[in-house]
Amino acid sequence: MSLVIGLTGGIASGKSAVSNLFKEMDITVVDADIEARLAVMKGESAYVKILAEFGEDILLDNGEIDRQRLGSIIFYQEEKRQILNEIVHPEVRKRMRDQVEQAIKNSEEVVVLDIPLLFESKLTYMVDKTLLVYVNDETQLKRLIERNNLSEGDARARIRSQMPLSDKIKLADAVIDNNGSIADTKKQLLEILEQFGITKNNHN
Ligand SMILES: CC(C)(COP(=O)(O)OP(=O)(O)OC[C@H]1O[C@@H](n2cnc3c(N)ncnc32)[C@H](O)[C@@H]1O)[C@@H](O)C(=O)NCCC(=O)NCCS
Ligand SMILES: Nc1ncnc2c1ncn2[C@@H]1O[C@H](COP(=O)(O)OP(=O)(O)OP(=O)(O)O)[C@@H](O)[C@H]1O
Repeated sequence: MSLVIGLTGGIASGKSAVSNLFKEMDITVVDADIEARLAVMKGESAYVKILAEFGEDILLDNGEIDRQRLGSIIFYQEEKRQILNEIVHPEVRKRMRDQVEQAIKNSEEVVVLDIPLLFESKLTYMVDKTLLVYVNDETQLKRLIERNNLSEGDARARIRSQMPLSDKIKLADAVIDNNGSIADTKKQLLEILEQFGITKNNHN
């Protein structure tokens, strides 16, 4: 039986950095952000629903969704965020479930689901273990501003759209402190995999 690990954190806390470490070990990672992106491509059912709800103003010239514009609405208005979540999340769950089934069929020892909103959306039933990537408030804000080139206000609005990392710590089976270097993070990840009883021998 495969072990399904739910990898979570906050925006810009370092989930992709940890995902990359899993991928280096040849462990399958299913990324909810990527699935959410695919689910809203032109012509998909979620695309049609988003258009009906938010109007043509949120489209780019090529007919695809203007993600920046949609973000500027939903990260500032909770009720709009709820509406978008209700459209997109069921599609994302379906896509992730299919990929987990495939990994199980392939007898993979471990499969990782990278889900930013694992706790907020109560998706822990989909995984066996939860792993949180934690950073302090200051590091999170700084890395988010730098990575996405955001104003401090926009970065804070995104962070406020999620459960605080200090609350997520209490819910997770294991926590990686990603305030330090990637090497520090890798060391912690290897210890956690051992705790989880994962026997993959390519941890170098
Ligand atoms: C609002 C959208 C268009 C902004 O797109 P953009 O390319 O700027 O950001 P991206 O999708 O890469 O998300 C970046 C991060 O924002 C955070 N985030 C995204 N959506 C949400 C949300 N609904 N609530 C809280 N945080 C969110 C996550 O930490 C995510 O990792 C997009 O995030 C979206 O469609 N969100 C709804 C779907 C969703 O909840 N995705 C998150 C995982 S399922
Ligand atoms: N240990 C680290 N040291 C220095 N920079 C880091 C470290 N971990 C991540 N970063 C940087 O911080 C930023 C956020 O990391 P990453 O993209 O992995 O976060 P994320 O949790 O996947 O974010 P999101 O959910 O918003 O996509 C990136 O620019 C990344 O290069």
